[in-house]
Amino acid sequence: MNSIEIRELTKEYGRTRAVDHLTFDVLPGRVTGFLGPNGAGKSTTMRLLLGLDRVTSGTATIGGARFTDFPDPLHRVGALLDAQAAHGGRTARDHLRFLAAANRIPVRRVEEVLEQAGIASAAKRRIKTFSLGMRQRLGIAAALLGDPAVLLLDEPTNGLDPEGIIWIRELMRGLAAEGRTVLVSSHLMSETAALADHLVVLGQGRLLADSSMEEFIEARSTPKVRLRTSDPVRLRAALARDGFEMASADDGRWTVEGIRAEQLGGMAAREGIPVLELSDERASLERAYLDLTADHAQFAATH
Ligand SMILES: Nc1ncnc2c1ncn2[C@@H]1O[C@H](COP(=O)(O)OP(=O)(O)OP(=O)(O)O)[C@@H](O)[C@H]1O
Repeated sequence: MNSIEIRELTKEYGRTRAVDHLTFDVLPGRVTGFLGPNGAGKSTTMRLLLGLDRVTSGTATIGGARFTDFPDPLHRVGALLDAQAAHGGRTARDHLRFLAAANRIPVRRVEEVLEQAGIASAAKRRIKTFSLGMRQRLGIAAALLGDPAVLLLDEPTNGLDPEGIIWIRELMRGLAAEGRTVLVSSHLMSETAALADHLVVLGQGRLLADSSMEEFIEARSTPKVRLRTSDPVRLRAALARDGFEMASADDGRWTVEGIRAEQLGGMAAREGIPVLELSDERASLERAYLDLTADHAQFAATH
């Protein structure tokens, strides 16, 4: 009932197709990373979900209904889209009180979310004096105000220091563990890998991947082992019989592509060849993501 359903969603701005027949679901109880290079259509998808922009075709719904049809939207969905949007002349507390009053949210929630976002001590300061990281925290406090079951966070780690990034990771995991639906956009694979359970990857408005983080890593890492042996001649010959090639690495070790440590270790044991060190190597996730999105980024850059 709190899933996000995107169906054949398309958005055109003049001749630019920002979102192109996009279909995917975001399920509760886990953190879904929404990835894609700049301009891939992540923010547009979130804006369409929140009814801030009109769809060209297709639908974007939450639990089967459109955001704009909810009588109490902030109780259902909390969003962080543009952390700069808050009125700079107000204090953080007043900003949240104003939001609470406008949405019939009990005022005690203001103190709770100030605390939760780690900005209680800055509650009386004017927002214009806030650093980017503090504005992000205030934006997150505002998103949490209505205790919503669904959270949409667009690049929430922007401007946060390493401590802030760890904080937001824990926060999102906690919210997902409570059974909420959490969609977090980022253009950084490394950051997303550390916080998401599931991935939706966009390139040029289209869906490139929709899978668990585990499957994404598994599907995109070519097996490769690195090893040390006291008998490279016999090992090379044994591997060659099975169609594998042993290549020398610059640190005196050897690498073999297309095989896993378990398989190679078993084979060497059967042949009685001493293996002194043996480990699996994986393609970096960052590399896999860049390869996946590269064509789309290039295409976007030339249009
Ligand atoms: N209001 C608008 N008017 C015209 N074009 C727009 C508008 N909003 C977005 N676009 C275009 O739509 C495409 C998708 O942009 P969008 O901001 O959704 O991407 P994004 O994946 O969120 O990227 P970023 O990481 O840079 O925020 C881009 O080509 C962008 O220039």
